Amino acid sequence: MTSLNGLFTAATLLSPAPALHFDKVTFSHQEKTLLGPCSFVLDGAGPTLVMGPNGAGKSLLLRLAHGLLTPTLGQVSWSTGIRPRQAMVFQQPVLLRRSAMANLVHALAVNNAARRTRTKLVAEALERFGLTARAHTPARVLSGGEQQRLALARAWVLRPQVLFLDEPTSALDPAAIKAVEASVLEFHNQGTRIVMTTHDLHQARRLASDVLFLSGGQVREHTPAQTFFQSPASREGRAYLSGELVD
Ligand SMILES: Nc1ncnc2c1ncn2[C@@H]1O[C@H](COP(=O)(O)OP(=O)(O)OP(=O)(O)O)[C@@H](O)[C@H]1O
Repeated sequence: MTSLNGLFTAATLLSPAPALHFDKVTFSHQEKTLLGPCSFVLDGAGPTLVMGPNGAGKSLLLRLAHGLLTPTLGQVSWSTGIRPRQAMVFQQPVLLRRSAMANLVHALAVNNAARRTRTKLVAEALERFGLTARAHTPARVLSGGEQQRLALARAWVLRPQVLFLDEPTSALDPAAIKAVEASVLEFHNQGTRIVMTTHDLHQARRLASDVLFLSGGQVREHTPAQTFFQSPASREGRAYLSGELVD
């Protein structure tokens, strides 16, 4: 992974986000193939929304892309040849038993950010994500929406080139969903590659530039969002959008 120091002073990311390549990636468990083989390249501007029915393999795909799982076969790679700075936000935020502020400081410390810049970055992120008044509150006492904002703030301080989000709003109310979507677009506008799963078709229409549609552990299509929602290329995509059961 590339070094973090130096970037912490930059307000924006200057270089384009690297492209993600899946080359015949398969993930199996106990001799059962759960995903793949799948091949695709995410090299557009994004955001990319990964969609598909329950059990399609969306979370597996994100975990493989983020490096939390290793492919059984095939290769996950990046156009730069090195793993970019990347972060992942989950449906249920995974936060440390510390204050909101300490969670952010910790993220910077483990990523070797210079000590002198940490305070400024943390204060800026707390402010940006509307958490200044909650800075000293234990993270696990925060509401669901606040916890998700903290998870996004933690990603923000790391200035990720790529951000994976796995159903980040499925447990949130409409106001919290709106806040998360605004943050996702802010990451995108700063040059971060966004790869996100959702079951919310309205949300996907609001955010997606392109859609990677999966069913039965296979990528059925990777199409511009407008194409996907107006005339999906795959039979499975058409069935999904019309509310039919898809394997
Ligand atoms: N670590 C794992 N070990 C074994 N099986 C797994 C593992 N992770 C996921 N699976 C199985 O792989 C399949 C795909 O799971 P995945 O979580 O990727 O689906 P999904 O598309 O994200 O579904 P949902 O929309 O319900 O979250 C499921 O059958 C799941 O039970």
